[in-house]
Amino acid sequence: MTGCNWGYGKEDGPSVWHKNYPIALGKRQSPVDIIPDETVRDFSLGPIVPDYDRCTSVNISNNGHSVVVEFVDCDDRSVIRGGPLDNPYRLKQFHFHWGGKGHDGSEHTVGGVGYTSELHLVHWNAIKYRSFREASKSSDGLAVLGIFLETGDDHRWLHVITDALYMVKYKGSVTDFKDFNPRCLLPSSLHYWTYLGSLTTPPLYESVTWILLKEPITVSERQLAMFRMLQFNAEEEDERMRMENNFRPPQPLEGRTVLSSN
Ligand SMILES: O[B-]1(O)OCc2ccc(NC(=S)NCc3ccccc3)cc21
Ligand SMILES: [Zn+2]
Repeated sequence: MTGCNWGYGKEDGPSVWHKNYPIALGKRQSPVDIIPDETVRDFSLGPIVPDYDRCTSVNISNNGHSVVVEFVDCDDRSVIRGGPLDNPYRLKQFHFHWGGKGHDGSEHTVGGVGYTSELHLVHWNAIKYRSFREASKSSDGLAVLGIFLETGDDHRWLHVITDALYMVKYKGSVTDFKDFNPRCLLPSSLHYWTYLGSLTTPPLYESVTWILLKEPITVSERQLAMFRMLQFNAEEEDERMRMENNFRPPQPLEGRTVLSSN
């Protein structure tokens, strides 16, 4: 499957992804609705330990689906370990999902309630697999740290990202983005839910150990509005489509259990 034949519109959105990506109807799909009373406390689950202090961010880009910050992942300079993970997973990229003005845009929901946006920090198992691509096709290949965003005051560090968005307005644009440590985007509590799921965008591989932090971070409507000035389309395309509502709705749990840390 070359090129991108999927999106978030009526004709190419989540409800028709299964036509080109049949795994969309699989038993381990993401996101899901997390019902706190139905999660299982697992006392053997240790704390999650993101260790990003020697991370190297490279660039920020618009891939036509989201805005993505990529990191150097040729060694273990920035990893996440602990919690449900058997070994460290390398940080590769982070990106966001968000809604339209006044609408929620998270992918996971909690008790049927969505958040305004959701941040995904994507990591891969470089102990067992030689590349992200190979890991992304393996059941224990990826670990994604999901962080909910709610609206309120300005986030004191998010402006570093929103100030760069005008440089990546159109699909296919990329610009340098050095010295950004995503540690500044973590909430104070690292209490989490975890379950086995998938990418939430095609190719929808069922290779993700999801780790969702219970505590949201706060961003302002003004900061969020900056994300909505991005476009799904490339600069030369006639049809202008504002980048918003780039989220997949919750999928069936299919008997899976969501575990809860302390
Ligand atoms: O579901 B997510 O939005 O959150 C978690 C997550 C991780 C990765 C992606 N997609 C990527 S990296 N695609 C490119 C690619 C995918 C597979 C092989 C090569 C290349 C999307 C999401
Ligand atoms: Zn994502």
